[in-house]
Amino acid sequence: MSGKSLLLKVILLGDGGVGKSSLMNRYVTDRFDSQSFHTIGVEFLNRDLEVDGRLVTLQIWDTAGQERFKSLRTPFYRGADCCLLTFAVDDLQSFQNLGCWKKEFMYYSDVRDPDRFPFVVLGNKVDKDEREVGGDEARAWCEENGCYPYFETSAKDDTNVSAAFEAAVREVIKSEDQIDHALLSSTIDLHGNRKAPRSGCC
Ligand SMILES: Nc1nc2c(ncn2[C@@H]2O[C@H](COP(=O)(O)OP(=O)(O)OP(=O)(O)O)[C@@H](O)[C@H]2O)c(=O)[nH]1
Ligand SMILES: [Mg+2]
Repeated sequence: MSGKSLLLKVILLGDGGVGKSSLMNRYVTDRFDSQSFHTIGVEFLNRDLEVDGRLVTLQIWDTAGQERFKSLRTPFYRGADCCLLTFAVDDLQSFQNLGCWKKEFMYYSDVRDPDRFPFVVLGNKVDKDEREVGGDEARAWCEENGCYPYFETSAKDDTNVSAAFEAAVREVIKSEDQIDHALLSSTIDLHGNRKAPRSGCC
């Protein structure tokens, strides 16, 4: 195991009320509050973890999903290593808005390589009986939009919460390895041929 800890910034985005703060609090403090307040602006919490033998400090940024707080959250998108696009499975509108959240993130984060940026999609509140979004529908969206990993979570029941944050770490490590590989393969060889980096997500 490497002794040096990697600091990663992950950002939770999604409509107001889908459970972003609840997911962060479940993961970091192992608590759930059924009466939580809407977030205003952004808040962050850190958690140390080990993924595949690497020590990581995950800095989780929880943003306000309500439209009126847009100007308070967008300045914090820069520097994110991974974005967790979150909806609630009992709220179709929150699923339909995922594309807008991705667009907003891309616009304000100014990421270097948009095609390779790691997103993870979370369908939260799977403990609820009344669903408006099916797993297949959500997986199809992920497939079409960039082969993003998809997790069905419940902050209330602690279903898949750790798995989703760990997947975020793995996605970052994977994308950084791809960038390193692309940089190496784009070096000029002895015959003067420049190899183009590979593109495509899968
Ligand atoms: N049943 C159930 N309720 C949940 C779950 N996660 C969150 N909630 C509830 O949903 C409501 C909204 O949760 P929040 O975590 O505050 O939502 P948010 O996405 O942070 O909302 P904003 O801060 O406004 O963007 C609260 O009443 C939570 O208790 C879950 O997994 N299952
Ligand atoms: Mg919140």
